[in-house]
Amino acid sequence: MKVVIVDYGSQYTQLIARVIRELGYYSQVVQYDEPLDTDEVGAVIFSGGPESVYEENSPGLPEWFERYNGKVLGICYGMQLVVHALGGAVEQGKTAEYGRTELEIIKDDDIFSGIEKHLTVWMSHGDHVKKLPKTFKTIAKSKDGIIAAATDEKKFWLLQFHPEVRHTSYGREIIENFLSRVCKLVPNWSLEDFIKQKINELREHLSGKKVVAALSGGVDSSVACVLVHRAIGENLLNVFVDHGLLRKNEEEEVPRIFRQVLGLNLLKIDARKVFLEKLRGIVDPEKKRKIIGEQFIRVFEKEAKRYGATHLIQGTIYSDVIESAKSGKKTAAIKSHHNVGGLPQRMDLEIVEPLKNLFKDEVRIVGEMLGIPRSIIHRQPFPGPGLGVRIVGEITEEKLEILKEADDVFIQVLKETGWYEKTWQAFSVLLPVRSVGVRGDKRAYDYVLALRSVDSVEGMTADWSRLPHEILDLASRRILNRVKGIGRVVYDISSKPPATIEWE
Ligand SMILES: Nc1ncnc2c1ncn2[C@@H]1O[C@H](COP(=O)(O)OP(=O)(O)OP(=O)(O)O)[C@@H](O)[C@H]1O
Ligand SMILES: O=c1[nH]c(=O)c2[nH+]cn([C@@H]3O[C@H](COP(=O)(O)O)[C@@H](O)[C@H]3O)c2[nH]1
Ligand SMILES: NC(=O)CC[C@H](N)C(=O)O
Ligand SMILES: [Mg+2]
Repeated sequence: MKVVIVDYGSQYTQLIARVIRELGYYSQVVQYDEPLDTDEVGAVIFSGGPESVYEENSPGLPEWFERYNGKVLGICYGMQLVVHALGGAVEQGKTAEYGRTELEIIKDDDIFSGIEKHLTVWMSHGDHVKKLPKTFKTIAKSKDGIIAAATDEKKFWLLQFHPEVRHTSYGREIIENFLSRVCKLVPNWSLEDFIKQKINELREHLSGKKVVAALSGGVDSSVACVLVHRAIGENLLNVFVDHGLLRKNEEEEVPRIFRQVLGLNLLKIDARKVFLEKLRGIVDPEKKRKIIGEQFIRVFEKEAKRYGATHLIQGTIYSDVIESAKSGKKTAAIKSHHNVGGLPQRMDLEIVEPLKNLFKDEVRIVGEMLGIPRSIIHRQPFPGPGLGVRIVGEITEEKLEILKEADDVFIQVLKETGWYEKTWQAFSVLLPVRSVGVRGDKRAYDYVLALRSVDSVEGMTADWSRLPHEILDLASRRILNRVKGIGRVVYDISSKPPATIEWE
């Protein structure tokens, strides 16, 4: 029996799938208007979504729903949809709930089995349930008094919060309770199955062909390359692009680490000039991302032609896909990740993305299973567009120099104090804002630098790291004393949602 997740366009649909994978159940994501054979379905989950149920033409119940006799977990939009369809009322709230919210369980239920009465959950909604359908009871409320969970104790279990995100405490337990206690399913799936299946698929698809791989030295592309290497052996050329938007010294370190640690060869292409030329004068973040995406492909096409390759391996993972709105029909575009939403229309290469449906931490586990050393697997993520999306607004060579230096100081401070390993991702952002200062009795007028450090598991939700004041103080003083061009340092204390990790 499988678990079916009906996608209403949530940013977190695949996170639901992944929690279910982790719990050892097989799951399938379907669009809300896709047909489905309901025979093998043991549980159904309705995802959240960006629309409002009371609006005309908002997505409704699936056509097959009448034929399905099992139980349903409705999350956020999924909850609101069920309430609306069964005669309850949903309205826009005066205030929204985004990020951390306190919850109180007010009635015992199987889905809350083994869970404390007061817990922290993550919300991401502006609408809420005003009135439940007749046969439903409220089983949990948020601190603001909003109905946070309800059930009819027969078919529907509804949650206004997101149990699938890591920042919700007991989220996994809630989903597990739903699958095992409410739906009575038994687990039988693993990531080892995934590796075996992928290597076979890659072999079938690529054997006898020449292939280039886009290798950044980051976690995802390293794992993707090793996986493909396992599948097809020698006919693989790894290409690393220096686009001029890399961190300080990275253009030397990546090839060195890769050859030394993995023993894999890698071709470094110096494309600094074209990237920076194409980006000159561009301010809009989406335009920047698309230019970067296109230039990457042009470099790979050129190298593929030289090598005689027809396919390009990318280390795309699910968060890249979802934020670029390339997954479900109703998914909103948040930002075009260079390797997905930023790809050009016309391309000579067929793209192969073996990790496309996995999340960062699953990719790390696959990497460990493949025997890749920790020093690569546990590197912090670094976005393909690099410092290009960390200089807010126009990119200039002067700003690149300033940001490289400042970021290097911040990262060194974290490393020296043991905080680098404790944070999921830490970096600096150069703002297009200048501010007045006084240095040695002289007036100064320099840029503002934002430090960002977040705690996360897979980058889909994140909270700002509670760095001790002394660490922030040390970083700020060192940057202000050492980096010319920075006149003020601030710390970003926004969670995702409603912010994102990168600023652009
Ligand atoms: N400088 C680069 N040279 C070649 N390919 C790159 C470069 N930067 C990114 N890519 C390609 O784009 C993909 C997406 O980049 P992304 O940063 O998400 O992944 P990653 O670098 O492999 O891992 P990490 O998220 O840990 O940095 C990479 O997997 C890789 O295929
Ligand atoms: O390869 C990439 N190409 C991109 O265009 C891109 N944009 C964001 N990121 C990384 O994705 C994670 C989530 O970031 P956001 O919250 O900013 O979307 C974080 O780890 C970001 O660094 C990117 N990676
Ligand atoms: N995350 C969601 O499912 C949001 C549902 C709806 N769009 C709201 O804002 O309430
Ligand atoms: Mg990267």
